[in-house]
Amino acid sequence: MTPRMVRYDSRAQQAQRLARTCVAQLSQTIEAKGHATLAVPGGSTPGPFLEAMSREKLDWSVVRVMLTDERLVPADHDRANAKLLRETLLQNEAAAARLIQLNPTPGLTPEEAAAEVTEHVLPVLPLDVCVLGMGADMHTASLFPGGDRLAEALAATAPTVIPMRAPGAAEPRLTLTAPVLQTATHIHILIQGQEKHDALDQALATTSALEAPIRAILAAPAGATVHYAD
Ligand SMILES: O=C(O)[C@H](O)[C@@H](O)[C@H](O)[C@H](O)COP(=O)(O)O
Repeated sequence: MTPRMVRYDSRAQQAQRLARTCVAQLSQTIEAKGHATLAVPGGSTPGPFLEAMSREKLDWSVVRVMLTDERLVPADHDRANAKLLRETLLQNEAAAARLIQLNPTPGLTPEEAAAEVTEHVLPVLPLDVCVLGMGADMHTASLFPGGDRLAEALAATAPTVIPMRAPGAAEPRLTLTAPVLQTATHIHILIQGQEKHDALDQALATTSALEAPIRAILAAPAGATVHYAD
């Protein structure tokens, strides 16, 4: 399960080189299939990477972009990952990409929201390029240790999108589940700082994905590449 690890000299180099890697993989996919599906994380780490992606030349008009997970807040809320995407990736060259909405109709319950969003996601699966973050608690996407539906989300029988409530999450979430993430053709884990490097080591030394949900990604058939900068 030991993942490939790429260590960068700086966070700027990490953002630029991972963007180029993902764009090359998307370009190969478009050549083969005529379109490509990209999943990216939210949070505080990926901004520079997403901005670097936005400046890369690609036939973005046939790229379907979605988040790996979303907080159940209004789409224009400061904590909404969709807001991050609009301000970083969905501009410049990449403005032509099609956003697959993970923000549900306001007023739905998390369960109703998951059902609605699943209809948006299903037609563009499988993922071709999937970039994930990781928390210091070893969560990825919104697959949190202690999440109320984590076991279900990790199972081979998991639905495509599931609501998640967890002690480590400030609000209810929607998240792609393990089978969706694991079957991506190209999987990248984007982490920065010693605390997350230590958390990755801890996940590798752990046996349970319930304790360390990132293990579900590290065990993916295609394998995952960790992109690390201090
Ligand atoms: O909604 C989110 O926050 C992300 O999708 C989440 O999975 C993120 O990748 C990790 O929580 C790491 O977050 P940071 O990059 O902020 O450390």
